[in-house]
Amino acid sequence: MLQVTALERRYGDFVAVKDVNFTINHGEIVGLLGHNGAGKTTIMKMLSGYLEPCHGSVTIDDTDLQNNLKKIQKNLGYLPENLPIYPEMTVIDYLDYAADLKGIEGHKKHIEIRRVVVETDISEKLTAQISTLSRGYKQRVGVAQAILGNPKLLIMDEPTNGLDPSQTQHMRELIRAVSNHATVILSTHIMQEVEALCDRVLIINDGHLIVDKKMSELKSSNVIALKTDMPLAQVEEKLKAIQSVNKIKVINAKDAPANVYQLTLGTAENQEDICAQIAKIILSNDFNLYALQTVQRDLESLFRDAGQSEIESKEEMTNVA
Ligand SMILES: Nc1ncnc2c1ncn2[C@@H]1O[C@H](COP(=O)(O)OP(=O)(O)OP(=O)(O)O)[C@@H](O)[C@H]1O
Repeated sequence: MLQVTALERRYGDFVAVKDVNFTINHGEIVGLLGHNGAGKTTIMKMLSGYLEPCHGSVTIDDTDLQNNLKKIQKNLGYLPENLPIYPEMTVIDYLDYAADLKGIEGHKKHIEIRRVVVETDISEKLTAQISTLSRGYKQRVGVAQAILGNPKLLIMDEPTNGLDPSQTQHMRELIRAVSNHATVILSTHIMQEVEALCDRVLIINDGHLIVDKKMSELKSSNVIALKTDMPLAQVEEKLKAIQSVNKIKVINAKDAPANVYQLTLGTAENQEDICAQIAKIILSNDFNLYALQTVQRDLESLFRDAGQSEIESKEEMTNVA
């Protein structure tokens, strides 16, 4: 649905975004992640047509964005990082104006404004001047204008910025509901947000796209954690029979007689079969098996290491240990 090809943006001589390519299908919720200054906002501005790329293209349903800006922006919702909300306007006037900009008219305009006011829970502030609103309420007004007209593509820069926990939860539900009829791209620094919402993650580093993976792929690792009283020498000898086990490391030997071992596999596939084979070997040799589990990557550390040449697998072995 959304296709980004060789996208590039310079600010003077500085290259903020370089050769970014990805495709996003209808109904996906995609998280755009990266450290401060990585280029996320620049990409989002180009996706929403507010900033022209120096090179490359954005097409939505095979229609070029730059050449059909007005038409596409009617079906696009954008929550920018710094809301361009007019401080002197009241909330209701601002939503009315935003609806006009999207070409929503007449009876439909009233219905739409009512809908977004309810969905973002801002009815009690409708007549308040925007300059008097708290950060969280301003954010909700920004989200309300973004979802006006049921856009097919919703782009949100830090959507839960400034919201309290219950509003954050509410916003997540809202984003999920929107994704039933739209593609959603959101940038965030909050990993729980990514875990709770995203089907896929794009990680940007120094203007380059360095990771484009489904959540499930991103979290899966080729590591199994094993807790047993079988000593290391025997574990090494007996598990040789399983070809996929490449490396065995003792993680925690303090809990004697049980050790926690980290088994690195040559592949991230068939882990359940490999676990079954390991269990059989331990038990058939009359040792105790206290724990055996595949280890998921920890998103926080993945994100932290995003600038490294190779993203290391930092596993959470603590549960087993
Ligand atoms: N108008 C501008 N003029 C010059 N440089 C800019 C401009 N806007 C952004 N940049 C630079 O481009 C780079 C990418 O900025 P961008 O705002 O896209 O990053 P970001 O990933 O959204 O960061 P953050 O998480 O801090 O919001 C940064 O180095 C920034 O300083």
